[in-house]
Amino acid sequence: MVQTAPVPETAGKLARRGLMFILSSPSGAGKTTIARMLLEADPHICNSVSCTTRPPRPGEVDGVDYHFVSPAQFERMVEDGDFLEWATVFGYSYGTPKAQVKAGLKDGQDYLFDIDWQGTQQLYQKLERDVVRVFLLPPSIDELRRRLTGRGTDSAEVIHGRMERARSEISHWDGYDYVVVNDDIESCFGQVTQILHAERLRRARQTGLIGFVRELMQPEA
Ligand SMILES: Nc1ncnc2c1ncn2[C@@H]1O[C@H](COP(=O)(O)OP(=O)(O)OP(=O)(O)O)[C@@H](O)[C@H]1O
Ligand SMILES: Nc1nc2c(ncn2[C@@H]2O[C@H](COP(=O)(O)O)[C@@H](O)[C@H]2O)c(=O)[nH]1
Repeated sequence: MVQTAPVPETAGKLARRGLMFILSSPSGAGKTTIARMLLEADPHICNSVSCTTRPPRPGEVDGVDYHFVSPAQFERMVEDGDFLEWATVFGYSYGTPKAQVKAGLKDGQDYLFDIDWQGTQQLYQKLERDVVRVFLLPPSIDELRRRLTGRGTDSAEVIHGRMERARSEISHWDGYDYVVVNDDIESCFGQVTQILHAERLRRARQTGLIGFVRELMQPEA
């Protein structure tokens, strides 16, 4: 019979640093939909709730979808250095509050960010090793327009503005680690989930590995 070494106690639950999982796309390509599916399916990732000066859409809840703040409040937060990143998108201000994220990462908490390319660049400059950047593309420009219209949350003028901006947003595709086409929602969700799972396994995130490997390498008694 082959004798196997006893499995060290830490095996299977090594300490890990959390990651910052960023989803970006042109407006309407489906990042909010994929983000909601991920948050529902995976208890180990939580949403980074942004602040915005944009008014709430029907059904959006303050503190859940966004922290809805006035332009003056937003300005004060910028001055106080409360944001990890912030940007102006479609004429409104959006920003990622610093407070919870930095401490949570150390404890192995993963965070999901639904932010644009400007915010992605800022987070990457600050916390490169923690950031995973995923860009979603629509299967076609016509389908993007259909999705924005079908969502039924924006006026024709707003949709026109978002379509105008879509091409310049798509031009940032090569600033991302992964690009996924959101054609079939389940298949897109499957691919995004695979990326998240693989990124969690990166050696650099396994902070418990050093101790574990040392234990494995102890000379025979
Ligand atoms: N694969 C898909 N097939 C068909 N419809 C989709 C798909 N993915 C998302 N949708 C629909 O497209 C619309 C836009 O999706 P969503 O709101 O998730 O986009 P978004 O990228 O978050 O947009 P924004 O940046 O404006 O918030 C929604 O009505 C959503 O249900
Ligand atoms: N740089 C940041 N961009 C953000 C943030 N929160 C959202 N966004 C992006 O804004 C647009 C519009 O969003 P919508 O909800 O008004 O449709 C979209 O591209 C989001 O990804 C943020 O904190 N920082």
